[in-house]
Amino acid sequence: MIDVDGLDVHYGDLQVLWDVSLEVREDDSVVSIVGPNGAGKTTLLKTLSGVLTPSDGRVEVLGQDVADVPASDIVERGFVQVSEERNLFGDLSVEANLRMGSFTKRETFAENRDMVFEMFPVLEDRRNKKARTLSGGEQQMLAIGRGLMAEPKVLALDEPSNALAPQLAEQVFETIEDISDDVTVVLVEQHVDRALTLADRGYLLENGRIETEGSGTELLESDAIKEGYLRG
Ligand SMILES: Nc1ncnc2c1ncn2[C@@H]1O[C@H](COP(=O)(O)OP(=O)(O)OP(=O)(O)O)[C@@H](O)[C@H]1O
Repeated sequence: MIDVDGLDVHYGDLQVLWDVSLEVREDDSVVSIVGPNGAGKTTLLKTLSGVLTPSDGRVEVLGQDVADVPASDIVERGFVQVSEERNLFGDLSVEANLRMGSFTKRETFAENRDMVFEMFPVLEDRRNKKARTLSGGEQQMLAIGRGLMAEPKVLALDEPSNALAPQLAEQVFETIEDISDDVTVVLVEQHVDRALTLADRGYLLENGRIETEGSGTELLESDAIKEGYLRG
């Protein structure tokens, strides 16, 4: 579903990604990309969505070389990204935000909205409330729900647990596990243990380079993860 080979990305003269290669396969439920602040995780996701152009290497998403098409085509093909900032329309209602997510799938809006409400009952209770009045956890659910409205084949989530209290973060991880029965999730996270427990496969990105990769279990047991990221 995703094939990245030898990727270099610069911001001007600053090189941020170095020779990054990774893959997401059809039968993957969750692929996690973990690493510290500033490692280049968000940059990698933005390059997958076609928002950033690599200086070298190849990025193929759902059979399309992202260099050859506008970023909107990548969404239409089924790769949807939920950014760390969530980018909700704060003055629009919950339901209107979901409608904004369905612009490529207008004809199935009602059934997708009902599916999102079933997954997140709290959003149905608040369907007419402005998005900015929701709690942090509810806003994250709305951002994920809005992503699902586009009927993605791959849903990329950039630090979905960011700024959430532990209990809400756990709720988000449980949601990701549920979603991943139907949609392949690419999960960027700093909660390394939780992200790797969920993952079929994972990548550790440090200083713009893939340092280690393997199954979620292999990574959890690797020295690089144990020594650098797990307490106790
Ligand atoms: N628009 C930009 N212009 C210049 N440098 C940038 C830009 N965006 C990010 N960077 C730099 O690129 C590097 C990687 O940033 P990136 O946001 O991809 O890391 P990250 O792993 O997602 O970090 P975090 O976990 O803090 O979100 C950092 O050194 C950052 O300062």
